[in-house]
Amino acid sequence: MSVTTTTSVGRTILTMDSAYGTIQRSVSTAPPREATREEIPLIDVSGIYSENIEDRKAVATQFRDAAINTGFFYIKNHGVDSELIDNAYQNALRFFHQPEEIKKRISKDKFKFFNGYSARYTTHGNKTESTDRKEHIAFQYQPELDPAYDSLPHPIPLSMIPEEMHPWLKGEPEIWEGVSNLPGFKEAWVAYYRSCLTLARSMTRTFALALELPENYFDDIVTYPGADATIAYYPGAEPGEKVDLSPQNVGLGSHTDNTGFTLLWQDMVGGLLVLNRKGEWIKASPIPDTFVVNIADFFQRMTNDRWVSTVHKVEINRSPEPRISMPFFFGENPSAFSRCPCCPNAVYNVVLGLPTDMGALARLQSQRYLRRPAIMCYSRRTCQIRTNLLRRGKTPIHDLVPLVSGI
Ligand SMILES: O=C(O)CCC(=O)C(=O)O
Ligand SMILES: [Fe+2]
Repeated sequence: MSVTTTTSVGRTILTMDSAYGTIQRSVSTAPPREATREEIPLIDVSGIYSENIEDRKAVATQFRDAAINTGFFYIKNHGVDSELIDNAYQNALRFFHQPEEIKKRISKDKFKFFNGYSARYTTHGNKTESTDRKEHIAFQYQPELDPAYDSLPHPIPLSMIPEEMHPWLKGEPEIWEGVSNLPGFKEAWVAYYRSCLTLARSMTRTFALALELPENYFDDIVTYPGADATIAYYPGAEPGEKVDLSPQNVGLGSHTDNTGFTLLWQDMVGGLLVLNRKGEWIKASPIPDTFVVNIADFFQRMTNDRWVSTVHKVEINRSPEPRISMPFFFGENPSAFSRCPCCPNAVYNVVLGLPTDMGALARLQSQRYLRRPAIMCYSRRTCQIRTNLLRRGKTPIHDLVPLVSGI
């Protein structure tokens, strides 16, 4: 006798804060499944280093397609040395495996600006889910670590840095004193960070090509970029621990990233989930020697929603092994006015009296004042790209995403 089991897959509403204010998504309650390579493609980016513009454009086309489809992709042959990554990873484990009181020498409470260590369950990525079962160290951009300024004296005299950047220099070098008990930690992390910065700047040129803009379109607004990075540690299940596997119990709550794009290195443990256009959770499972790249809120805004800043989260770590990930968040100079490449004359937020620069947006978000869109291009409705897409019979992305409310 055969028994047929019918499972009913329902939908639920997921709410979160983003650079667009509070947004919601209609989400399937089906368990996460593996992503297909169409949903999260694997892009060979060696062409971005080619002398031949056609090779660079070929990568750009793949970036554009991925940015429009799911907003997530893997990159391989990215040029970041694998030994250097492994060294950063090993040093990350060394740090997190120390006693709590040692880690707290660089507690975030000791710093003014989002630098330092956050203990597990002290962050809350999404208020409708559990606190995050994660620890992390955050580092803000410091020009001294930027390979572009290697030829300047270090520390770099303020007079050599453009004045509009001064309020946005949020690196706090005291963090290194707090990890001096781990010889080699700083060197390992800085080497990794510098490589990510170089890669991200190159990719910004590819993203410009992807928008059919001159390759150097963003160059002068990524000189002192929003280039902040974290090392995250998701503890493994303790022996005998009964891990609560309900979807509300998370490693990191559902969110969108708020800069331009994110480069994420992850170890082989897995746990990153991505909400696809149909509102299904799909797994961005680890692929050796790759980074995961995702489009973030500012790129979505800057492209007038043509590219999608995709909701993602990290499920609870059910393996006995801890998971390490190293996300690197990249955006334009915080002092830079956002440009809408598709309506070059658009001035963001002027009509609404809302902030026009990335830094002000970040401040608003950190103060949690953000309950309405913080970035808005006044000519969004008539945006060239939307118009072109419609003319070509393609629906703009946001008309496809199951967006319940928000923008
Ligand atoms: O750890 C991960 O895989 C994702 C981290 C992330 O999404 C974030 O820090 O914004
Ligand atoms: Fe994220």
